[in-house]
Amino acid sequence: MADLIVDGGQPIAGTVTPSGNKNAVLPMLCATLLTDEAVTLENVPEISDVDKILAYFERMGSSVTRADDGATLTIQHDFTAFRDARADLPLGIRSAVLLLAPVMVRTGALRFDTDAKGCALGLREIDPHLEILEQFGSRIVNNQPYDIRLETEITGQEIWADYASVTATETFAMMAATASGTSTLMNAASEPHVQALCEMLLAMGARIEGLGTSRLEITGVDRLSGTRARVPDDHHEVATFLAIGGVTGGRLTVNTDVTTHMTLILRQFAKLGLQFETTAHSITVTGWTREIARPYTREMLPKIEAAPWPYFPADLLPQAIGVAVGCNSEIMFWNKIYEGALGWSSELLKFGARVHLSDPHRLIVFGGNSLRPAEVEAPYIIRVVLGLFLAAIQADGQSTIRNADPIRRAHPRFVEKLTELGAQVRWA
Ligand SMILES: CC(=O)N[C@H]1[C@@H](OP(=O)(O)OP(=O)(O)OC[C@H]2O[C@@H](n3ccc(=O)[nH]c3=O)[C@H](O)[C@@H]2O)O[C@H](CO)[C@@H](O)[C@@H]1O
Ligand SMILES: C=C(OP(=O)(O)O)C(=O)O
Repeated sequence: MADLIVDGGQPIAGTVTPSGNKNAVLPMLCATLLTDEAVTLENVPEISDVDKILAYFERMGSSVTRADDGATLTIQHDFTAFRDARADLPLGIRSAVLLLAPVMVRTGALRFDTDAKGCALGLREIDPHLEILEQFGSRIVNNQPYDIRLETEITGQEIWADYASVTATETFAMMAATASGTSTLMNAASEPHVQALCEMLLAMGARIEGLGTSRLEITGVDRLSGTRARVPDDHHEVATFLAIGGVTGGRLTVNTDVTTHMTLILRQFAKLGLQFETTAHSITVTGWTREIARPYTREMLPKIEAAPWPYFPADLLPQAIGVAVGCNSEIMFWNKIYEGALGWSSELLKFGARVHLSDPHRLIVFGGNSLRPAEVEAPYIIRVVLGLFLAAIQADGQSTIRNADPIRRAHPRFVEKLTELGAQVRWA
């Protein structure tokens, strides 16, 4: 595990281009298994989660070529190996669950005994995923390790999920794309990454209606073709760079193709006093008042709530908290998704911040404290490293964030990019 050494108190300014969205590229990579033809993906981030999926493909005899720009990959699978071999799915990444559907579609059988848990945010269920496989005709023959067999032809299903799960919706889309007949999913997730997968499937010839809504209707086609698709920029990274610029007093511009996804996100950061200017292809943070916007309902605590899209994303809550510790008054953060995503907040006390964890889902940040540098311990949660970084970069002097490696799972060249923008930050 590596630590981040951060010298805070310097403005971070300039122009930056974000990386491709990890949570989009992973299902898009897995969906390449649904076609015999080559698929080319652009704007692929160089992150460890992608490396793990590609290593799995290579173990299965697939061809993976990377263009000179490093960000364009062409993938073509040789399904003989998938039928004969039983290579283990990649370990330690949530997106291992995204291989279940395409491997099942391809081979009719799969065995998995893997840690598909990802970030330590609470329980990372596999039930919704296995239920979808079951509804499409699979039977769980054994569960230590899971041995799952397809017992019938894959036919259209009507499913109403318990909740809008990102990866379970992606599993549904990959099962339904070539099923015979029409499938519907109620309570579908609609995050930008779910939309990106559906757009890629459409480009491969799938028939999908309701993209971006909570009801997906997919009519199966006989075969999907190859395609060329662009991984959208990471809206989490866009917001993170803007927040870093804002809290350090730097005028920072992010050039991006996802401005249309940023409306609510910017509105929530604006509640924390950050000021923005937006064009069709860029967002600039122009200032930070440190003032929390007061609700018209005077007896109410100001709040930012995270929930499934189109709410403010749970994966941006730590960054918003990292901004709020430098604000002048109090605000509540409410994570409606995860029950274990706020325990790290006690680390903020080491910076001199005052926070109160009301229950596993709700945190109150009391502003008005001047922050001091600190040595803090990051949990295994990608975006919490960024939240701690946002506190560290505000404090004059040197802070250390221990075990900061999880950011390598989603944010390539993070330290290099910040250094180019004037930050004093390094790995140790
Ligand atoms: C690889 C990938 O894409 N990972 C993302 C994906 O994970 P993932 O697909 O695992 O997340 P889910 O959408 O399934 O939600 C995570 C957990 O939250 C709970 N839950 C969620 C929604 C809800 O309405 N009720 C509820 O209880 C469940 O316990 C669930 O297991 O979506 C999460 C939620 O946006 C993000 O944090 C992850 O970065
Ligand atoms: C929680 C995250 O990822 P994962 O679901 O892959 O652990 C994340 O991307 O912030």
